[in-house]
Amino acid sequence: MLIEVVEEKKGMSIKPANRKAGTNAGSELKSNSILTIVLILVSSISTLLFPVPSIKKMIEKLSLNPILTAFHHHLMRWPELCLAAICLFLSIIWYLKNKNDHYMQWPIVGVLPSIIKNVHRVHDWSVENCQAFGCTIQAKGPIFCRWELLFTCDPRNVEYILKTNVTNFPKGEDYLEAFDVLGDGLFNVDSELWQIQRSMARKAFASNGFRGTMCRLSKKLVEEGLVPLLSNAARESSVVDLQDIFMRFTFDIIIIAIFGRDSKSLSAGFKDNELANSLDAVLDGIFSRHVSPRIWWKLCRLLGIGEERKLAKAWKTIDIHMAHYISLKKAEAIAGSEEADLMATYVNFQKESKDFSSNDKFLRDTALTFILAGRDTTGTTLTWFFYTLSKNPHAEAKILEELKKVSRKDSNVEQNSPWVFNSEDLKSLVYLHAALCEAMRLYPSPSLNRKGVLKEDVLPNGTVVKPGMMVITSAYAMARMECVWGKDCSEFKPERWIDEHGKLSPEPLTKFFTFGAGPRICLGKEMGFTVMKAAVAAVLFNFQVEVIEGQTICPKPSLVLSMKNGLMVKIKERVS
Ligand code: HEM
Repeated sequence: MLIEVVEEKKGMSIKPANRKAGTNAGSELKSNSILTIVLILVSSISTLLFPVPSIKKMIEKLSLNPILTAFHHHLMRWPELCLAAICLFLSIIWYLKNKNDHYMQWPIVGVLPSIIKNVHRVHDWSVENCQAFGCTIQAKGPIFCRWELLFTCDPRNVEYILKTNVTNFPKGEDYLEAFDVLGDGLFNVDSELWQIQRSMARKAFASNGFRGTMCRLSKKLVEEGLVPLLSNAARESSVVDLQDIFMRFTFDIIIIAIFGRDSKSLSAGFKDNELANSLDAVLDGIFSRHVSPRIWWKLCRLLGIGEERKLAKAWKTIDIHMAHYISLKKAEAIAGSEEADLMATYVNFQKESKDFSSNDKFLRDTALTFILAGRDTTGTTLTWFFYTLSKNPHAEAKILEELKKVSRKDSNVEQNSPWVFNSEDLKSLVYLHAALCEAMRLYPSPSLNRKGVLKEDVLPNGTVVKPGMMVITSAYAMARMECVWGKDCSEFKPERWIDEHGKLSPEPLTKFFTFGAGPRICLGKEMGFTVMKAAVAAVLFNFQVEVIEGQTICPKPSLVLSMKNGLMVKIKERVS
């Protein structure tokens, strides 16, 4: 394996690196299995042979050699100890031969020890692996559990998996099992069930009523929730966690968008919200299922321990909240209410046609899927955006310039301070859009996208994938590959999204998978941009966000890319 690693390091171009990464893993697995068998054989043969007198005699004949005699003497006295020493010796040789700074495919336990060692920094570890071995890596878990993984950040492979041959890469049974809390929601289903749900959801998201409501609601929540809270923080000069604020803000938005009700988690003085906390616990539980062998998390689930215990408790709490919201929504529909939120649209579908969607379980699964899809994605993106902007004041100045141009059109700006923009006015701002895309390129939430494999297939880089494999595509790692985004890949450069005519360039979109791609591309993309632009514009125009020095900023090991320790900031009123 070491030889192969060195070769990969030399050739960082995507093509050869990837092809090798795919094939290398296969031969590594083979040599590991052989080594395992050899170890077992050595131990069994030596245990069987040493007590045999003929062998003893034979060794005695060679007693000319005092070292051998001494060795034999010890062997006869402590056979188990010697056996253990031989195994240890072989293991050390194996370790020294295969040792590398990244991931190791151990005999018997596979990649599990490397995962355990690096799980706390899983995102950056995946980048280091791809930089060392190439954009596509294969790994196997312990031999006693079905756990074969293909990790890729090669845009050609990702496009193939998400778009070109999407039918061969469904979510699959294993996905459904890991995300069981989402039931039969849109995220979890494949084939016809997915098609039916997707077309219903597309209708609901694309309806003029819902789009208009989102623009209005985004402005309202910014005006009545986010801005007053930040004004207060500025007055008190207190240090606040911006991530917590944005997560509360996006939670409130998503609950209004889905159920038409304000959960007021922003305005409730930072009180804990039971539903929001349960969603966090569910996400943690699902993540831990991705980094431990299936047999292990299933055992934990059976015994009700660890993350599984927390997940089960959170699941119950979520069900209680969902049932409450759904019953209110149904009562409103019966009373003839004409709300344009997502659940109202679904209840109306239900009135029109008596199909599978008419039961509460379907509404529960759908609503929960939308909440999980919409809250953390926008909340974490906003947090990374402001952190990135604090490191790039030139970009902040350019966005402010754009915002000032828009604000000058409105004579009320001076009188109504702080000022909140209309979502419609923000749609055409090129630099703001480019800066958000660039932040989402560097900090994509969700950072990993998981698929299964239906039939054996060959990816564009030559890697063979087989049924049963877990395929993970990583937008986070892709953003950090020089061979994909160039030498300046790690820099925040909104300019890469703008063409020579000052318009948004379509070119970067060919390697931008933050919203997925193909038929399963994110349904809430437009809604996400509306909400994020409304929040960014209001915060930047009215406040200065000063990131507190000395804090450790790093991603939390999770399926969505939140900040592990939050983002501590001081807010000041902006004086223009
Ligand atoms: C920054 C914001 C967002 C990002 C980065 C994002 C990203 C993604 C990604 C990567 C997928 C998976 C695509 C796949 O399975 O291949 C997805 C799916 C989805 N997203 Fe988003 N999302 C965002 C906001 C939202 C919002 C606000 C909603 C609204 C509820 C939403 C609803 C959905 C839904 C329903 C799906 C499932 C589509 C399907 O499986 O057919 N997303 N999103």
